[in-house]
Amino acid sequence: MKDTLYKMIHAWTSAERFDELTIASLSSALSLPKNKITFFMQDLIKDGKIVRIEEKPLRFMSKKALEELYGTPVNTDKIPRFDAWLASVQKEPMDFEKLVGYDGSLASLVEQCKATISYPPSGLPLMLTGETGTGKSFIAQLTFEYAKNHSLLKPEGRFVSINCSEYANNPELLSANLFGYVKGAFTGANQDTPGLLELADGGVLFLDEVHNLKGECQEKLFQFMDQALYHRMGDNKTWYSSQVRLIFATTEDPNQVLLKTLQRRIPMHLKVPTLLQRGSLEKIQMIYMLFKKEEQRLKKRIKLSPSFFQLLLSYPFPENIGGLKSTIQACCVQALFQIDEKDEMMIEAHNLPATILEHASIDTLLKIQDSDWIYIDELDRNFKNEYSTTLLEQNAIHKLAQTEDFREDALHIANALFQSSNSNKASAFENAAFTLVEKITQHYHMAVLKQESDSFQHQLLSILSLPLKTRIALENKKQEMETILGRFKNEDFRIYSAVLEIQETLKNTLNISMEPIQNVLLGLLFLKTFPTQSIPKRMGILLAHGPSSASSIAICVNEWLEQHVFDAIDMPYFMSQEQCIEQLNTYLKKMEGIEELFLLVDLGSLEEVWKGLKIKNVNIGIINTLHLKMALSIGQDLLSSKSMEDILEKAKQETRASYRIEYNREKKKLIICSCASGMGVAEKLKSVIVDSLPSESSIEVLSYDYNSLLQNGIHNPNFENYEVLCVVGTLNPNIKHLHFIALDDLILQESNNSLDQYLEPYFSNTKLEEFKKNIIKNFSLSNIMNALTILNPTKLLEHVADAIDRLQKEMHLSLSNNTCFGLYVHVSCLVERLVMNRGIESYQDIGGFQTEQKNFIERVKRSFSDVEAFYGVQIPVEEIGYMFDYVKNDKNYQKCV
Ligand SMILES: Nc1ncnc2c1ncn2[C@@H]1O[C@H](COP(=O)(O)OP(=O)(O)OP(=O)(O)O)[C@@H](O)[C@H]1O
Repeated sequence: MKDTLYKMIHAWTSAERFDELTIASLSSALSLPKNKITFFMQDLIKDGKIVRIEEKPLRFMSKKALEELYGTPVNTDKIPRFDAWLASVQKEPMDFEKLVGYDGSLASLVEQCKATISYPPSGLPLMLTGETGTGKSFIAQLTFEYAKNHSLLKPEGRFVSINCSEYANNPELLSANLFGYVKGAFTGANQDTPGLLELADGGVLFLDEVHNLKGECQEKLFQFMDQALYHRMGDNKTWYSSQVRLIFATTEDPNQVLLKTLQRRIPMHLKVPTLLQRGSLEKIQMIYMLFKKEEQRLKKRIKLSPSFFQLLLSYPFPENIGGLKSTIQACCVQALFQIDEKDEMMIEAHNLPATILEHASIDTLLKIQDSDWIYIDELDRNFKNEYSTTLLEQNAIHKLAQTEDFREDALHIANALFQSSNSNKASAFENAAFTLVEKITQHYHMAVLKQESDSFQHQLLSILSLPLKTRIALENKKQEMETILGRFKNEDFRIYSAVLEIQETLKNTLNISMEPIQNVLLGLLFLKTFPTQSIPKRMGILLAHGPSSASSIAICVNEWLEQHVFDAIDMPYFMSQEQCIEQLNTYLKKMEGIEELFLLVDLGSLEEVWKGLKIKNVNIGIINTLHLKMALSIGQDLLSSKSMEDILEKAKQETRASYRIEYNREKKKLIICSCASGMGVAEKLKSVIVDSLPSESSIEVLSYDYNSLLQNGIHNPNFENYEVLCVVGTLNPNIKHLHFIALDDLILQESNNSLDQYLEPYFSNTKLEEFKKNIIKNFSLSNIMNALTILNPTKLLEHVADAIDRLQKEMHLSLSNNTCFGLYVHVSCLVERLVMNRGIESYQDIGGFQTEQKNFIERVKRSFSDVEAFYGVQIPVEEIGYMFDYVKNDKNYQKCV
């Protein structure tokens, strides 16, 4: 019991359910008397596992969970005030962490800002586009802070910002301010004055509203970007230099407002999403952050009326975050004197500007729940607490979508989620829903134990009536929810089928719509309540006449073996054989995903049953006898690794039954992407191929490590269930019987080695045409380079092509086009990997290569010296080994040696 108590404390602490960690709630959740809980608590404190919060009511928290949450050791048994402790351990956010959505909707934008500003030797120019108020200036400022925190700038480097729109009518003045001027350059130029380029030397210059920059000024600017040199206005002789990183921003389309020459010099264009595109959860975080600032400024606790909050949340704010911010500030000013007896400031719907009030639709007004005032801190904490949304949203959903150990992690999460079981009274409507769900789960042999029934019903009902708040909070995780449902489909098909059937039935009968989050929660609840194994790769179905003949045998065997090996279908005596088989087919439809099916039937001839079956892609073994002893024996064998033939042959010997096996399982088709340039490239290549495949294709594409491919071929358990069509990559692994398609062939559209030839049998002509078109579109060299590298592909290719030219001269050899293309792609990715410190460190027989190919190594070193210097990297010998593999396969090279 002590262990259970600790597990619960740990789970609740991890889920930040801090208010519930009292003796009273733990005692009611575990149905244990309070004195017992107190007794165990003392023990757990002695064991150093929990810490006591000495406020009233006393609370107890898991040390480990606190340490994990806040990344700081908890070296005490008592914390006098939890809020004060929290404040002391929560570190100030650093640079991008200040940006709401930095790990959500803006995650990839932030990564790209970091990569751009860090790009050696002195960053790349960056263009931020997006509607007004979306945060472009803020992101520019934070990019500067990031560079500063990572010592990418000179210590004295500053962030200098200029809003070009202020000079829209005076381009001369803008030029003068940017580049500086000398005395007498224009009327009023009384002394030599440095420009912003000089002030920002060693730091960042941010040019906002850059569409206001006149053509002439744009020209001057791109000349500066080329040479890092410029003239002050009025002096065309003296050159000034500045090491400044440039960030541009505009609300307009750069293609329409900037000179092509300037655009070309800005390799990274990032679009900042609108407030609407950021989802409600992030909007709530913004509302929280903006009100929090007002609370600190006004030194007053602020609370919001539910209608105010709902209206603020639903208004689309054309000026985005900027608009939200000014509305909140204006509301606070309006409500300055709306102070209640607790000295708290109350903000209500009528404090909102008329435009927002007028915008409210009937729908929004209807949604406004009759709930309590909302405190600002609650927005951050409690809002997300329904179903430990924090847990779901921050860790669990992401983890579950990615994890290799799906069942184990899902069970862990389900245990943490479905702890308390405070019963609430269900309405007649809810009872009807519950009865439906119960029927469906029973059909899948998922019966709730009596003692768990109350808790199950409560959890189920709370999922069905999941509060709007939680749905909103998880709105931007839709994609991940779908992935998790997919994981259920692959790994626990029974649960997946039950969830889908429930979704459909509730919609059809009670008009209840289930959202993806509800389906996921339902799946997790089933996992916790019915911890049977997932539908395994092989399964058995008992089919017999009689009200419960088949199911009683199934229950008995499953209990005996403590595993769910058999499902059962009971047939009424009056049912005809055709009807029975029809019912079997309906049932089998839900079993998609299994590989071997054992059917134990008490009816008809095997031939007839077999003929009527409509399940495809499964090896089916049918045996025409059914009794307990045989079911038990086959059930035991199903859990072993015996083959279908052996199992049925043994059953035949024991019972003199006859059986029949139909091998109609088809293997899935697979394309493998494997690149000598590393897994990162293979992954990206995979996504380009997946994008090119026709919609609804059942062909799978997997990435695979090149070295493992060389060592093991495709003898990998992951490929067991597949028929490998071909490998696509940058370098031929030369494995017998394995077709290889070189990336350069795809780029060059070599017709004798095209990918579509392997797909012909599986697609109609129209689909095949669609695929060919996609390939031409997606596999142009520039597209591939864009997909494979985040760096400026044009520049990178230029450098790499020069170096490869030099190498050919050194070798007195002209490599074929294919080899050159392969090398372009490979070496470009190689440079990027080195820049990112992700070089490959192994090459087979590196010693032998070093002795035998001394000359080649030296030639590469010489040819690539400029590339190495420009990007500040060193190409290791192992990498040269991989380059050599390209060269040695080249037909022109082979002619020479
Ligand atoms: N992701 C965010 N997290 C927190 N605050 C933000 C975020 N994005 C913007 N803000 C705040 O919103 C306000 C408007 O942002 P900002 O001025 O950077 O927008 P902008 O796109 O540059 O607008 P404009 O195009 O009108 O110049 C600022 O006060 C900024 O601090």
